[in-house]
Amino acid sequence: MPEAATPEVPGQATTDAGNRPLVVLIGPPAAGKTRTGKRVARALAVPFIDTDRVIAAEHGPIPAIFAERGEAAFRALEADAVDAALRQRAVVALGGGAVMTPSVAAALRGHPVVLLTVSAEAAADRLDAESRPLVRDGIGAWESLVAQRMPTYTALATAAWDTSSQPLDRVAAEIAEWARDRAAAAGGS
Ligand SMILES: Nc1ncnc2c1ncn2[C@@H]1O[C@H](COP(=O)(O)OP(=O)(O)OP(=O)(O)O)[C@@H](O)[C@H]1O
Ligand SMILES: O=C(O)C1=C[C@@H](O)[C@@H](O)[C@H](O)C1
Ligand SMILES: [Mg+2]
Repeated sequence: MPEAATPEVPGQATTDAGNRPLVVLIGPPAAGKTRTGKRVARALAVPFIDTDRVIAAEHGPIPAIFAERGEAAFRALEADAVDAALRQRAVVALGGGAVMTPSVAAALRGHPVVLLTVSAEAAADRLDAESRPLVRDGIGAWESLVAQRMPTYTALATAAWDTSSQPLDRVAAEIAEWARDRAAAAGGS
């Protein structure tokens, strides 16, 4: 898929073409976006931005935002965090449900979007209900969320990796190599 061109508006500063993510990770809760993303960023020597962590740092713990302000308020904060992250030369990990916000899905167009998947069996071993309010009821809730979201995840993804049985370090190394090849093919460094 071709990169989206940066529009040039006469008389206005144009966006630096380098100010965009090298990789944007999407996928279900517990797929490994945060852990893998950190390693990919380290391998590419760029900052790592996790939109869940940005929101928590600015507004407090995510479960409390859901409980006190509701999901719609969380999604609005998340859309703002994604918008800011997509202007950085970084590896960016999105929250599991971010892509279901239409403005977020639209903003991802033209970016190198990597989908991480995980089987229900592997996810069940990884789920930490306290920190994931939408999957508090366990793997059944996770499975129905993922079934609803998978068409959106796959439609937005430029590439995908399954993390169910591949070690974190190998998944991260492969994604970093993919990002390097992609940047080289596009004439970047
Ligand atoms: N390839 C892997 N193999 C084994 N365990 C993994 C792998 N990737 C991630 N994990 C483990 O799965 C758990 C969830 O990982 P992580 O928090 O990165 O998921 P996430 O996709 O960011 O989830 P969320 O959407 O809730 O933020 C962690 O305990 C992590 O160590
Ligand atoms: O799947 C989801 O909708 C969520 C996943 C997490 O990453 C957080 O963004 C939040 O708990 C919501
Ligand atoms: Mg995460």
